Amino acid sequence: MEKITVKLPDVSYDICIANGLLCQADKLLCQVTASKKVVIVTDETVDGLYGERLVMNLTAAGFQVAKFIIPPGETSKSLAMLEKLYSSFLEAKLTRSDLVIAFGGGVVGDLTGFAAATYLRGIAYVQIPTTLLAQIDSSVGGKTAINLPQGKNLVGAFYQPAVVLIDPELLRSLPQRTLRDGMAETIKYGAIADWNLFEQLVDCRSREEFLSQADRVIAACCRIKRDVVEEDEKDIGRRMILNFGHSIGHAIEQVYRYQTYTHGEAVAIGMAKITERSEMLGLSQPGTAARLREALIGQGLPIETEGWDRTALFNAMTLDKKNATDGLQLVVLRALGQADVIRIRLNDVADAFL
Ligand SMILES: NC(=O)c1ccc[n+]([C@@H]2O[C@H](COP(=O)([O-])OP(=O)(O)OC[C@H]3O[C@@H](n4cnc5c(N)ncnc54)[C@H](O)[C@@H]3O)[C@@H](O)[C@H]2O)c1
Ligand SMILES: O=C(O)C(=O)C[C@@H](O)[C@H](O)[C@H](O)COP(=O)(O)O
Ligand SMILES: [Zn+2]
Repeated sequence: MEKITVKLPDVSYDICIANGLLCQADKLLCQVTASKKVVIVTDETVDGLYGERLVMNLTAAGFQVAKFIIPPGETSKSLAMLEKLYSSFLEAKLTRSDLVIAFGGGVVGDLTGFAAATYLRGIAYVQIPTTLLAQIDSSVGGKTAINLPQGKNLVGAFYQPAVVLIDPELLRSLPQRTLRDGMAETIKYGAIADWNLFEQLVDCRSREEFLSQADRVIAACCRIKRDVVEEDEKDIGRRMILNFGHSIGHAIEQVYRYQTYTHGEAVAIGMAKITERSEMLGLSQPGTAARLREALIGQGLPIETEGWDRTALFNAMTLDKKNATDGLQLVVLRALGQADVIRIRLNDVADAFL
């Protein structure tokens, strides 16, 4: 088992990665909690595939398990679902010494993490991510959130998990589109920190080839994220590079009401667009945009939307959490593997970047 430790001023926790790890969840949970009471939060799809396996593992070890199952998809990251989740915690009589498990993709992880951060002012939670995107990105670093009707991730907290348990074998059941979403964030890591990661590990010829080395890809991405988060847990400086492609990407998700583009697809389009523009402005090394586009297309990801409503996208971008009173902070690539954050006046954003 590979163990990557995230060391922060207030907490430290391990990211554990191994094929078949789900069957050892009981032992690993016993290392982070003395309680035997847990609520598993999952979605219908993950529950159907793996719910029984996790519940059996935990009950056999003496855990008292309750389960809360949400409909799959971004619309579950809502205030209404959060309220239902709190009710399920109350029904299970969860106390501050008990445990919540986020068992699913980024939607389950973000919603459950935020519920855990706020229920009784904070209850421990564990991430057991089941999508590539969640295994390499959303389960690590403690960003938790729900969406508001006005915009993406507008209510949330920084709240770190007690442990992250990653079983890459769970990825074998992912639909190709969902696997690609994870590829988009993997390409993001390559683009901001280590282009060799993409060239050597991600640029595989087949799904099978990728899945056979998924544990190495996941570990490489988690190490990059660990380093960035350790340097800037609260997203006031360097951590913003993890938002490469997201200023435009989140705006696309919002404008299309989460119906047309997944998070990974929107981020792919956002990365392609901002890099095309930053290269035109002389901010990126020539050739950066073309190579990035090639990588995204090679993985079957989109690089543009059908139609481009600049006004709607601009309005959505004004809600970006990286905004400051005098402008927007945007992540650009100086070259492949090298990201930077630039500040740009709000009035100039649409002309320069949209
Ligand atoms: N907190 C963070 O740092 C962070 C980072 C990146 C993304 N996110 C958020 O994550 C969300 C996207 O996450 P996602 O891409 O995992 O989407 P998701 O959680 O919606 O999962 C995608 C689909 O895959 C299904 N699924 C999950 N695991 C499966 C498995 N093993 N086999 C088969 N199907 C499976 C789900 O049921 C769902 O239908 C967005 O809301 C995004 O904003 C958060
Ligand atoms: O962990 C981070 O920091 C990230 O920015 C990771 C992103 O991939 C992720 O989508 C995150 O939720 C976006 O954060 P937000 O602060 O823009 O909502
Ligand atoms: Zn993201």
